[in-house]
Amino acid sequence: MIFEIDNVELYFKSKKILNGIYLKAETGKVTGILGRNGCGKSSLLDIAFGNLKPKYKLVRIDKKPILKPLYLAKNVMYLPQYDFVPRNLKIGKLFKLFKIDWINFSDKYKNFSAYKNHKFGKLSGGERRFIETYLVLKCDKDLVFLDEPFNGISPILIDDVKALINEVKNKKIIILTDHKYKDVIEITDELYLLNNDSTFLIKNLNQLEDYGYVTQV
Ligand SMILES: Nc1ncnc2c1ncn2[C@@H]1O[C@H](COP(=O)(O)OP(=O)(O)OP(=O)(O)O)[C@@H](O)[C@H]1O
Repeated sequence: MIFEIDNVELYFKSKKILNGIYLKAETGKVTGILGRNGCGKSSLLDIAFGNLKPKYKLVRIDKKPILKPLYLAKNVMYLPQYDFVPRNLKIGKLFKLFKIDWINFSDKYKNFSAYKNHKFGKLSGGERRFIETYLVLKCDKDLVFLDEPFNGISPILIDDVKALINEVKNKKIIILTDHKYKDVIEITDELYLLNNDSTFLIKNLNQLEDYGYVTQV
C-alpha cells in the first residue's frame, strides 16, 4: 500500500502554517517527519487522519484519492501527541478493548506486570506513553501515525519502542514524528524535514544542517 498526502494548505486565522506539502509512505517502511517546534508536524498528522480540516488537502492511497476522513477507515490508527486513553480505565480492560494479549506484554515488559488492575491515570507519563504506543503498534492496522512516541520515555523504553517498530513494520505503513531526531533517523527508511511550511525529502543527513534544523548531525 502507498499513502500520499499533498497539496495541503493550512492557515490559522491569517497565519500560514502549511503549504507545499508532499509526503509519500509505503508498507514495510517507516517514514519520519522532523521539524522545529511549531512548524506544523502535529497539524500535518491531524490533517492526514482527518482531525483537522485545512483549506486544501489531497490524500491518496494506492493512487486513489480518499475523500472521507481516514479516522473512518477501519485500517488506520493514530497515536496523538497527548494521552488518548481515559485516565480511570484499568490497564487490563484497556488491553481487552484493544484485543491485545496482556500476558505477552507483561511477560516481555516485567516492570509493567503489576499494573493490570491499575487505572491508566495512576501510571507515570512515560509509562502511559509506552503503553499507548505499544497498543497502537500492536493493533492489526495497515496505516499508523505516531506523534511523538518517544516523548517522556527513558532510553531503555525508547529502544523497546524501536524494536517494536522493527517487529511490526513489514505489514504496515508507519509515519512518525519526534524531537529525538537521532532515534527517528535510526528507525526511519524515509525522512522528511518540515521547514518553512513545506516538506523536504532528506537524501543526505547533512541537509538537516543546511536547513538549520540541527547545528551538527
Ligand atoms: N488550534 C489552533 N489554533 C491556532 N493556532 C494553532 C492551533 N493549533 C496549532 N496552532 C499553531 O500552528 C503551528 C503548528 O502547530 P503544530 O502543533 O502542528 O506544530 P508541531 O510542529 O507539531 O510543534 P511541536 O513540535 O512543538 O509539537 C504552531 O504555530 C501553533 O501555535
